[in-house]
Amino acid sequence: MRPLLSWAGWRAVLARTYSPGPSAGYRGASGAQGSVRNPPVGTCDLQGELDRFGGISVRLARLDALDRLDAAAFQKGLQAAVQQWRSEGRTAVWLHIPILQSRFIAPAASLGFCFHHAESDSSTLTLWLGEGPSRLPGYASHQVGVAGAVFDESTRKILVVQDRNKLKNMWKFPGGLSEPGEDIGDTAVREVFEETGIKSEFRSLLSIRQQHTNPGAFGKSDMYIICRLKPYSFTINFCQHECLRCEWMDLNDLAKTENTTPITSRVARLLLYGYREGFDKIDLTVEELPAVHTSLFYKLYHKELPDNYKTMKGIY
Ligand SMILES: [Mg+2]
Repeated sequence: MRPLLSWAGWRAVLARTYSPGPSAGYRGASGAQGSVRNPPVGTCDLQGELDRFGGISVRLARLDALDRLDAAAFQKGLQAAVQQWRSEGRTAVWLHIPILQSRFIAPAASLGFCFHHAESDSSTLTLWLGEGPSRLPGYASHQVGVAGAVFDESTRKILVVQDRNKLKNMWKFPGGLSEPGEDIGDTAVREVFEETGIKSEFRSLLSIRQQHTNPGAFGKSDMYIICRLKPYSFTINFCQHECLRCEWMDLNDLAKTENTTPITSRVARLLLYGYREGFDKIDLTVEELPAVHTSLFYKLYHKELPDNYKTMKGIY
């Protein structure tokens, strides 16, 4: 099929769009956009955004005219654009390619672009244009798993499961992988409910394990966090797909049994210590604080801080 945009047209549009002058269709880091007015018939309205590090982001999803552009024409256009960005002193190019335009990945790769990351419906490629080795940040380095140590203080029982798909059946706390945008405590409560049918609420964070080259982490590192939860339902209805067994076990028995993983054993002993000496000895509690540079909030976990230290009133 004939490309919608000829090489000459493509080149003209690139030159116009990426020229840094105020009249060019250039979108600055502040979000201000000098958009191209009335693009000539047969050209696409190509927009790049400049970030605060001097890099350019190009989102192919916004370029309707690319629908009928072939890979070879795209490669030529991209090559010319890269040359221009280099001459303008840009530090990097971020190329966002929707999955249905994946035919543009190979041409970009042949110009030196590499994958930065991919999500379900798009991939992002980068090309470092600055001096020396690339200073672009990598993508996610860890997956995050969260388990709930659901402890009933009135009976001294703790909720434990055995995984179904394991070669060796050992007692452990129910848990699973955190979903994007999910608070740690919410993951623990959700996973406990999905795997055991027990309803609970978040109390504190007890431990963090970091493990590299975990076989289930798609080549990433694994961060495994165990939370202390308080149950408010007690009838077990466990997930047959994931669990082989599920029961309320005396905390002393879990702390002493050999049929468990080292991390479960250690946290059972930590809980026993907290149960006897006070949970303030082991708990990292959570508080929400405002971020300085955005209007967002975040969760901060640490050992309980006395109020007078929080306010610094009367502290010298
Ligand atoms: Mg699980």
